[in-house]
Amino acid sequence: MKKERLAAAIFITVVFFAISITLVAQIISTRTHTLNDLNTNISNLSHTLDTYSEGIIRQSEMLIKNISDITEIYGMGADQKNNLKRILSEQDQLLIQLNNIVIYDARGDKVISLRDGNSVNSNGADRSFFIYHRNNPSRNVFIGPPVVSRTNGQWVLTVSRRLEDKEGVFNGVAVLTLNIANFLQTYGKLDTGKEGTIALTSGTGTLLIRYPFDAKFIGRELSDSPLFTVYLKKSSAGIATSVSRFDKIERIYSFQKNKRYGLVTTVAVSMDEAMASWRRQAEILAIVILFLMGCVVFSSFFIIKEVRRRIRISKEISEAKASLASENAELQVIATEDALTGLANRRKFDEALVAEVAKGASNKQPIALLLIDVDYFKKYNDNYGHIAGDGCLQAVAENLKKTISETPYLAARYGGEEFVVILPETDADSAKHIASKIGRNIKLENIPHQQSPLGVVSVSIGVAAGSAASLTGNEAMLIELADEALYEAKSSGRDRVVISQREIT
Ligand SMILES: Nc1nc2c(ncn2[C@@H]2O[C@H](COP(=O)(O)OP(=O)(O)OP(=O)(O)O)[C@@H](O)[C@H]2O)c(=O)[nH]1
Repeated sequence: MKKERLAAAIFITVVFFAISITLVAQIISTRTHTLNDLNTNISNLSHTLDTYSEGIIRQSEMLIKNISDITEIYGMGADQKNNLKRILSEQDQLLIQLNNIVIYDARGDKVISLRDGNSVNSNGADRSFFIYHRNNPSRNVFIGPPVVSRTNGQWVLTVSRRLEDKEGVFNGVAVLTLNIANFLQTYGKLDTGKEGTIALTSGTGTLLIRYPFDAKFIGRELSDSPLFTVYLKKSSAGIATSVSRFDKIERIYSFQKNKRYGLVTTVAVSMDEAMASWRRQAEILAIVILFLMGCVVFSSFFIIKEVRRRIRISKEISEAKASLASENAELQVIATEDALTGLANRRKFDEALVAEVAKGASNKQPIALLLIDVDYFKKYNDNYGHIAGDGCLQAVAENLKKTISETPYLAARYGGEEFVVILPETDADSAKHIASKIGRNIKLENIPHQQSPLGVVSVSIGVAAGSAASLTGNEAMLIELADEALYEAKSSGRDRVVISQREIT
């Protein structure tokens, strides 16, 4: 039973182990797949947005270069204002993100603009792009930090260029402003989840645009973030994770640095949100697997219980069988044994006589029979009592058993104080010899018998013998002849052996 329990425990452990490994492998594999898909998606998005931003800035660059070239060629005097205004108006429809185009003179005074608005302050000398160009001789366009437009109060990005006179002296700034709202509208159409963000940062780390929009984040310096201090130093594009300094949410983000303008586009999704479906899947998988494991344990418990029950029943059945077999054997003995003497009983004798006669007949052998009767037994009973009489019969039977113990002869109690012995393959002479030995041995037992002339218990024996073949089907004849011989032994004085002289035919 211990072995079965151990085997069941090993089986359950192996199943548990195999299922657990499969579960963990499956969960890790689906997590890797989810992350890979996510990485691909956000990388594609940041790449697309980078191309989108580059396109707008490139168009803006071309526009502002054209306008600044025209301004430098024709000047910005009063006679040119109308021409310049007309040229600016023609550019209006070229770029949907376009907010305004303004030309400032060397003092920062607005000379002309595409849209005038309601602004009182028409001087832009304090603007960062103006200061940059005044102090910097480069003729490249400058993408400045976001500012609030003085024309319409909108958040805008500035793309500007330095103006010079023929001697190369600073002569003002041509600036083009782009609506941040327009970028936000495009960003908003992309699905980055409830906590996702999209941002555009200058090459030096100034936050230009962030979706979802919050004015307090615009213009913030991110040059000290890991994106600028670590990742962008290694590669211009990639995937990273970080906890946002703005809202403390952990996000996975892809970044893409524009090769032409250095602008950095990032697309970030919340880790929690991105992995939610994987987590739900993993939880369901874990619950299903745990349920199945529970079923295995539960069913194993019942299987073990059932196996134990069956083993117990089969043990009980074999015990019952063994006990029945031993009872049967006892019954067999009881059915064939004489209770007082332990010799074969009359029934057994009858069966054995028929069987031995048949055997002797087939072997063409003789067979003999002894009929033994205790002498003066009534007197013994009368003198010593019935119980002592029983004891005397037991003693005679024991003596008889001992005498024929080494032989194939069968002794039985024929009834009362009479015994019978079957002697297979024995002729009359040999039978007489055995009978004499039996009589002698019983006398030598010296069982006191005051009422017998000998003073001890003796027996008379009648012997009959003949061809077994002649007795087949007439076995009783052998008994009859032995009985006659016994009668003669009794009547001729007892304590003797008499052989029947009648021929068996
Ligand atoms: N104690 C005891 N006595 C038995 C048993 N069976 C028979 N007897 C007695 O055996 C006696 C047989 O007596 P009888 O047939 O007259 O013969 P006997 O006294 O032996 O005389 P002979 O055979 O002529 O020598 C009877 O008294 C029976 O009651 C038994 O199992 N136990």
